[in-house]
Amino acid sequence: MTIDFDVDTLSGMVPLRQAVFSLGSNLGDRMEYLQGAVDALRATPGLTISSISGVYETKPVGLLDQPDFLNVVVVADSTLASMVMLERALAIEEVFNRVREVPGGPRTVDVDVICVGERRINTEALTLPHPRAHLRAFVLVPWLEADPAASLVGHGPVAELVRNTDTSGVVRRTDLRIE
Ligand SMILES: Nc1ncnc2c1ncn2[C@@H]1O[C@H](COP(=O)(O)OP(=O)(O)OP(=O)(O)O)[C@@H](O)[C@H]1O
Ligand SMILES: Nc1nc2c(c(=O)[nH]1)N=C(CO)CN2
Repeated sequence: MTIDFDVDTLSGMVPLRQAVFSLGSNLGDRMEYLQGAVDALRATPGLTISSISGVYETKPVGLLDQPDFLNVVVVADSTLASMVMLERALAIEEVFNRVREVPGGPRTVDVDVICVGERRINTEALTLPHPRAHLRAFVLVPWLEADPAASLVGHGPVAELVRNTDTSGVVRRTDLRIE
């Protein structure tokens, strides 16, 4: 018999899982916003950053008529429930005055939860893995740099996804660095 349980609803003893966050900014002092968001993730109890990608200048995906983004990916080990990670991500966006005027439009900082271990969730508030991550070179390229062995639940090795994705709009900014 297999007992299927869900660690997000199992109170108390939660295992350490790998969480992946995609951060983007295309308004104001983009590096300041990204550094601030990474610092806020680093200060999150129950979450320890294990790797941060380099900084990438990326052409906007979706709504094209907006400034270029800076994107980074943060990989962490965490005992937090997935919903708590989303709440933290949304709180960080709030702190940095993110204004949602246009869906998919410009923002000071956007913090998306890409995946939490092998967890699959499909609720109105949270979808895991992020439903568009496998299509987004601005997520996949930095993620592969941060974790060359990365794999995306349901889609396979990130290295393979990168090989099958147009990465021409994603350029490493070797002059920039998140501390
Ligand atoms: N994996 C996830 N990461 C972040 N937000 C999520 C996720 N799944 C669902 N959401 C929900 O999506 C809502 C809208 O997110 P947001 O405004 O950041 O979208 P967007 O950045 O414009 O577009 P996209 O979702 O394509 O990145 C959030 O309030 C959140 O509840
Ligand atoms: N290059 C780039 N394009 C985007 C980004 C982003 O972070 N980078 N975020 C979006 C909504 O999450 C939509 N389009």
